[in-house]
Amino acid sequence: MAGSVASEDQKFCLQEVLDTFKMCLSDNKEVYTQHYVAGWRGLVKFLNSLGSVFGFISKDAVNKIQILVNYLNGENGSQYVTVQSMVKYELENELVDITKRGSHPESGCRTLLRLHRALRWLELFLERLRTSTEDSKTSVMCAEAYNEALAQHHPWMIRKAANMAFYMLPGRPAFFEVMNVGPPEQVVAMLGEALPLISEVYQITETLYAQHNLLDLP
Ligand SMILES: CCCCCCCCCCCCC/C=C/[C@@H](O)[C@H](COP(=O)(O)O)NC(=O)CCCCCCCCCCCCCCC
Repeated sequence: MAGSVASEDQKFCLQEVLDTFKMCLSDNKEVYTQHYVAGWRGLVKFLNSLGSVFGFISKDAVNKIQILVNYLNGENGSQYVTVQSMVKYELENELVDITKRGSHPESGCRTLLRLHRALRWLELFLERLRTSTEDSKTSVMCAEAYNEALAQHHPWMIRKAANMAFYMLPGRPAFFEVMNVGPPEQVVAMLGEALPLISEVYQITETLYAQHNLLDLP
């Protein structure tokens, strides 16, 4: 039946997605844009499998992913291979709106910054999941991580909508099920391995952006 084919398509393992973040780091600790974007693609797929109430979130993520993919595939794609080279290229060529939105409203730098902030949310949420107990609520863990990492960057309407969507998250057992990693102990072990890598990618990007004063790009 068509329905079962669709669900077969959607079935995937979160471990594979988190593994993509492993591939993000080059030997000299630069962040590969292509793998970073691929990691987000996988996460969006996961989010979509949780239901259409999260559509407004995945739509924004897809939009930002697409902006970066377009740069990667564009005529200056070689400048976008790593986040480091992107920052250098866009700054040197004045392709970034620094204080207010102007002629470069969709620079790679400001676009990636949005995903970068969301990566901090992911790190905090996954850490809460990892250390949670059977009766912990995914909606609470998600909201706490959101309030700590992202809320301050969002207008009131988005905060409101996000917090409403969090209530629709499946409970911890069902959530672990969708992750498709195995029994809870295995999920916890997998998160324990994935988190340091996500955290490293986050820290490297954070330091880079801080060095160039890019953490508040409009
Ligand atoms: C599992 C539950 C998923 C909850 C997702 C938590 C993040 C909530 C973000 C809410 C964003 C709402 C949409 C709009 C955002 C934009 O305004 C805003 C600012 O952009 P702008 O300056 O261009 O306007 N955009 C953003 O901050 C980027 C948001 C990107 C969110 C990507 C979320 C992907 C979530 C992947 C979930 C994977 C969970 C895996 C857990 C095992």
